Formats: sequence, C-alpha cells, structure tokens
Amino acid sequence: MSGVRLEHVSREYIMGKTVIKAVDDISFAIPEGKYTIILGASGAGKSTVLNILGGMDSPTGGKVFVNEKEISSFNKRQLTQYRRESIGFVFQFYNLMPNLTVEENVELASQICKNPLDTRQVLRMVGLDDRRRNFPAQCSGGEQQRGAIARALAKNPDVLLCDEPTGALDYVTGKAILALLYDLCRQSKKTVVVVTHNGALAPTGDVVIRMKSGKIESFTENPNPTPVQELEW
Ligand SMILES: Nc1ncnc2c1ncn2[C@@H]1O[C@H](COP(=O)(O)OP(=O)(O)OP(=O)(O)O)[C@@H](O)[C@H]1O
Repeated sequence: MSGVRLEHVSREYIMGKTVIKAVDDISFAIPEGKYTIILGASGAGKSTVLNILGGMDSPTGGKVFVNEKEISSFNKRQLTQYRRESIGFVFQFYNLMPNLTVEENVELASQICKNPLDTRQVLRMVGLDDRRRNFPAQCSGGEQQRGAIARALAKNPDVLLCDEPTGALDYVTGKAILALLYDLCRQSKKTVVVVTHNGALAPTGDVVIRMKSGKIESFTENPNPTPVQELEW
C-alpha cells in the first residue's frame, strides 16, 4: 500500500538509569493522499513520530514504510537523500533564510532535489506570488508560513509533514493556513500530516490519530471531514 505505515515502532531515550519511551510500540497506516491530523497533549510523542517519518530521527524498534520504501532500514546517506527528495517540512517558526527573498527561499529548496515544481506556480498555489520579492522580515507571519509551505511543496515531496504549523499565528491566520494545507492535500493528492495539540481540529482530518504517553489512543477515519473554515474554537 502506498502511503505511510508504521509497524510496532518504538523510540526510546536512555537518560541515566531511566528509559523514556517517547513512542511505545505503535502501529498504523495512512493511505496515500490523506489529510492526517496527529493529536495529543504535550509530551505524547507527536513530534517524535513526525521526526521519524521525516527521516530526522530513527526508531529504536519496529519498521517504517513510506510509499513502500522501508525508511527504517536506510543508512545515513539514504536518509539524507530521502529528507531532501521525498519529504517537505513545515515548522511552527517558518525558518526561512532571512537574507533571501521568498522566491529565492523556494528556489533554493528546488535546487537540491530531483523533480522540483516551478517556483512561480507554487508561489501562486499558496497565494504569495505578489509578495515573492519580499524578504521574510517584510512579510507577516501568515505570509512567511505560506512561503515555508511553498518551499516544502516546491520539492514535489511524497509527504508533507507539518509540526504545529499554526502555533505562532493568530486564530484567523492559522485557520487560513490550515485551509491551505487541506486544499493542497486535495489538489496535489499528497499525504499531508499535521501535528497539533488542538483537539478542536479533529473533525477536519481524513485520518485522525490521537496519541497519549507514546501510545495510539485512537485511530479514526473520517469519510466527510469538516472544512476548517466552518469550525469555531
Ligand atoms: N532527545 C530526547 N531525549 C530525551 N527525551 C526526549 C527527547 N525527545 C523527546 N523526548 C521525550 O519524549 C517524549 C515525547 O516527546 P515529543 O516531543 O515527541 O512530544 P510531543 O507530543 O510532540 O510534545 P509537544 O506537543 O510538547 O511538542 C517526551 O516525554 C519528551 O520529553
């Protein structure tokens, strides 16, 4: 099955004499193209799962498959290539290069991968074409996040991973960013995974995974997700 699959995945950290199970023997499968939300309180293990999916961290047990590639068996070089070519990341704090314009930030990402999309096309997709010559400091938070999403998408990745993408944004701007991520998921048919602690977003996901203390509390598929713009919280 294309998409994302975790089989009995664990991630333990040894801290002196204690073992912290950040992720504790979890299994789930997300079909390709699904808009997925991972929910859970602080410390539940959400970012650890996202980092493992993105090849930034490796499990201490279990197997991880992304579009049928077993990334948990990759060596360092393969993981670097995987992060570069197969994964788009969106973080809470945009992380755009401050000395490059929005357009140059997107171009820079395109240059390191195999099948990039056209920069202008991607900037139009995220509604940022008229701001493309601005430096990040000349953009609002929402615009910077759109720039970061454009940069991630331009790589034409298999999966778009977003860790608290609205964490630094106000309510209305955050909603617009979530609506954009959902629309991009539908348009591009790519798997999008959004990590958030905001339980109110559960109805908006095609797939909703709730985590608690490193375990999966529930896994739900939603045949008719609610558009985020229709929700209030
Ligand atoms: N590098 C590390 N070394 C030791 N413990 C870690 C490390 N990274 C994460 N942990 C622990 O693993 C657990 C899960 O952390 P994780 O960051 O995945 O949670 P989270 O659900 O993303 O939380 P938050 O919403 O606060 O970001 C926590 O108890 C955390 O302290």
